[in-house]
Amino acid sequence: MTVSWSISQTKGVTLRLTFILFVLVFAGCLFGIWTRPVGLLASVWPANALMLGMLLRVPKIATPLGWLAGAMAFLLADLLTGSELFIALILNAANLFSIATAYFILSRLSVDLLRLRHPVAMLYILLGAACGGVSAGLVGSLANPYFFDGNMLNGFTFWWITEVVNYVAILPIFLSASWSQVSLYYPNRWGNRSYDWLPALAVVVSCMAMLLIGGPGAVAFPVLALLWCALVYSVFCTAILTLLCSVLALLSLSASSYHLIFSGVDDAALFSIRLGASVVAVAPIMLAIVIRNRNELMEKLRHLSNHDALTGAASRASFLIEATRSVEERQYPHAVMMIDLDHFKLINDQYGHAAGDKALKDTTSQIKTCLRPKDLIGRMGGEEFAVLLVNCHPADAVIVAQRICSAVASQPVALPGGVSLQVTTSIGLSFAERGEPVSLERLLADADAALYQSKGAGRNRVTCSTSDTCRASSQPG
Ligand SMILES: Nc1nc2c(ncn2[C@@H]2O[C@H](COP(=O)(O)OP(=O)(O)OP(=O)(O)O)[C@@H](O)[C@H]2O)c(=O)[nH]1
Repeated sequence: MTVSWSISQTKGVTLRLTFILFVLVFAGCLFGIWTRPVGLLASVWPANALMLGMLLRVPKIATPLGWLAGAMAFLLADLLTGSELFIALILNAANLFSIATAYFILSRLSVDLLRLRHPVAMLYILLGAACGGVSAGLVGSLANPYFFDGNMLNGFTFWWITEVVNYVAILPIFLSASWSQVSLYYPNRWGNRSYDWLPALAVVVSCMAMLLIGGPGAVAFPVLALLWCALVYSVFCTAILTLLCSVLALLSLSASSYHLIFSGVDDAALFSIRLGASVVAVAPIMLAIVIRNRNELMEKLRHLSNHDALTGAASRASFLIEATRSVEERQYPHAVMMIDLDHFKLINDQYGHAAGDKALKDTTSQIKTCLRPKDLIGRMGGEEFAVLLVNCHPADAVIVAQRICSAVASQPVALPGGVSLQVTTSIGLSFAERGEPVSLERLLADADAALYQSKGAGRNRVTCSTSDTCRASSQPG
């Protein structure tokens, strides 16, 4: 019952995605048809790239039904906008032939390449686009003399370059889209963000220059601004800005907006400008991928250097830096806890080092469940941890410490072979309240002294540095 329900639910999702493919391709065709110059083929034709992008991102819709939905969208758009059935069939066969060729090549790439996790992915996209373009170009070379009174070579080059430009500009958006990439920036990007709107402004200014100055070099005007975007924004955002620049360049080219300096262009010049536009579109996205990878690596290294690899708690050095900052910011009242696992040497001796490691990991997790996100925990060495509870009154800190003692003691560590290990902790607490400033060193030393009182009093307990706060030591639970 549950299995058949989940199968029918999966079928429903696939059908919905197939419908989205249909709508996207249909909308892409209408955009291409409405922006194409009268009596000519469209130079901005996003439908093929939209269909290819959907099939690559959602392989489960690359079924006969998915292909049929795409084919119907192509045909319907042409027929509804007044094309003859025979011409529509031939031209859309070329579209599908091109998509199938590019899909055959690109669907063989690894997931890492298909998600643009490596800069070389853009070269594969260029290869897939070029091969898809060849398929369209072959049909174009036959169709051009027949339908448009042109010659075969022009038919081939026009169809080829149109496919390449559109695939290269649109596919990266589909392939890089993910919840983390949809954000404007790289996650955890460092540095001041106050001026991060400047690269986007530079794109707008360079696009205006492209339209106003014109000329064959105009397609390259936004390159510098796009490279700047690649340094600052995510791959997805860079791909969107690159697409907008490419579409603007192609539309203004086909509407002869370059007329100020550049008029009477011949076919060879048009081909050269379009090829230039597609190569130009690759560079910012490649750079954005390189920068994204570098930032992720830097983030990993920063995390590794600031955290203890075994338990995930802050390293001693990083805890001291962060805790000193908090204490100096006087976020009173605050409390410091020193936590030590009891008889930990015995665990290592009886069950081995791996069991000791597991006990350390599980105990850290238990401690973290009792803390708030703003509290700091650091591994000070061996089986000893320090915690800074910011904005926490002494009475509340005692409750948190007792909760940690109870949580650790009540959750045995599961070892291989069904062995469960009872672990307990001893805790020492010190406090800083408004009034006399107390240094972190002093708080740590006081908490350490209190911890050794807990050990001396029989372990598995909390002791405060000021005896009236804790009423000497207290048993958990
Ligand atoms: N498995 C494991 N053991 C560690 C690690 N770091 C330190 N130890 C061991 O922790 C043990 C600490 O033992 P002691 O300092 O004698 O403390 P204890 O046995 O917990 O005794 P009390 O603190 O008095 O309750 C030593 O045997 C260290 O080798 C680690 O990362 N993994």
